Amino acid sequence: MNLFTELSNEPLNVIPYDGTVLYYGKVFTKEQSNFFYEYLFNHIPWEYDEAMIFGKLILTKRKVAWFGEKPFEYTYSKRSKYAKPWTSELLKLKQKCEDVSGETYNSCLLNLYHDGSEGMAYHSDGEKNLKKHGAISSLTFGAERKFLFKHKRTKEKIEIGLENGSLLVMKGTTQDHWLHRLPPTTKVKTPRVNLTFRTIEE
Ligand SMILES: O=C(O)CCC(=O)C(=O)O
Ligand SMILES: [Fe+2]
Repeated sequence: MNLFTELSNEPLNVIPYDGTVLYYGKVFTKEQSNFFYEYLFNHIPWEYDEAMIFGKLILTKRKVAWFGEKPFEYTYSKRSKYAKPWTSELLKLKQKCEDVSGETYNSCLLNLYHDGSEGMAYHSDGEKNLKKHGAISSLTFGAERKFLFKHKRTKEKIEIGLENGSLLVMKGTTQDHWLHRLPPTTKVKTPRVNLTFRTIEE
């Protein structure tokens, strides 16, 4: 990254074809990032997520929470959860994502990874009630982690680092062609909070 892009916060398209992934880098100051990290870590009602593995219901190590402007249903492993109403802090974060990305969002999935042993396997965000080709804004607070994209056909991989207070936007046909993953790592010993602002269609 050259000095100009660093100072102007110009988004860089992370993937070379078949979609758009814009990494804006840090969009919050260190003080703001610390404030939101503390708030999210301590005040979000985190719950273990459930996953069905070979017909067995297990709890993930990672914790999750689900918020939205309406009690949207979130189904995972055939269990339903309903979005909790926005808090004022989450609304501020949503506003920031909307201002920077020029898109709107009506819900947010939050993930808490306690340390590098927790991650997320390759997937694309294609839930049925998610707006098709809608933008997803992803914020990171806390530990910096690596993030990987893998093209479904060519298998090309792209790796980036998600910094504390940074914003990543996935949009267009990205989810049709690319998987993404948060790889586990022994190097990270501290928590990371991730928020993905999304648009649910009823
Ligand atoms: O933690 C992350 O950065 C990614 C989370 C993610 O991909 C998801 O919640 O769908
Ligand atoms: Fe995802």
